[in-house]
Amino acid sequence: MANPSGGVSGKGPITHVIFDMDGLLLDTEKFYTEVQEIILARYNKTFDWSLKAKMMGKKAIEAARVFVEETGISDSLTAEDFLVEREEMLQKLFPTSKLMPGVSRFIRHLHAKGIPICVATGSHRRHFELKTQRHGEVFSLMHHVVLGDDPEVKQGKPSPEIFLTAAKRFVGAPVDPRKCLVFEDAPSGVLAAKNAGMFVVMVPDPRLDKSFHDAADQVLSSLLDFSPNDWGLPPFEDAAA
Ligand SMILES: O=P(O)(O)OC[C@H](O)CO
Ligand SMILES: [Mg+2]
Repeated sequence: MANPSGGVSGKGPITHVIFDMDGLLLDTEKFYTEVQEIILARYNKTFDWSLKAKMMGKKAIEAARVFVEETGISDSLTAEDFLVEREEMLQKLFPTSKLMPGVSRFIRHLHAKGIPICVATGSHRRHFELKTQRHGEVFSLMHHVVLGDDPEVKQGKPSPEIFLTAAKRFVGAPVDPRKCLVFEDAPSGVLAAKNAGMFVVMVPDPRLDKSFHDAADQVLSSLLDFSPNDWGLPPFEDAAA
């Protein structure tokens, strides 16, 4: 519930914002789904959202292990070979990535108001470059980006490591985790933020089981529905606010 003094249920106010990337800033989750459906079809199996929920947000090799083990194909395809096999398809798709609704307006707003913002993504450097090549302007407003292959990030989400590393790299760190707001689409990412002691707004794909919403502090259908005032952040000044 929104609290006019800043924060949902009296929590906040928030001073720093951390964004997930895939499925939150960029519409890239659909590419992973498409490629994984193609690979599984070869084994006469179908890719569903319960498996998707276990993979999304994780580092590539961690998600790959889930994929081959949960589908029972690990005797025929190793996690490493799965990554090699999907790579060619992903490399063609990633440069076509689009921003999710409301991203450009929200990032520009926070940056203009001087709220420190950053990205914490399970994606590794090479994929990050492909996905963001058409979105340099928006991503240049981030104070920093923490990637899945960062040497300080040993374990992927739901480990809190990536968000704690992200918070540590803001100017004036350490930042109190209770003043950090994370935006996430994935169950593993929501848990990682909570494990880091941060607040988390979940913007899930509507196909994700609703039980995964429970761990989040707020759930939105779209970033367009976000009200900065709920968290003690500066309100939008344009007419769409
Ligand atoms: O959702 P992200 O940005 O942490 O990315 C994780 C994987 O690359 C895709 O699920
Ligand atoms: Mg994500």
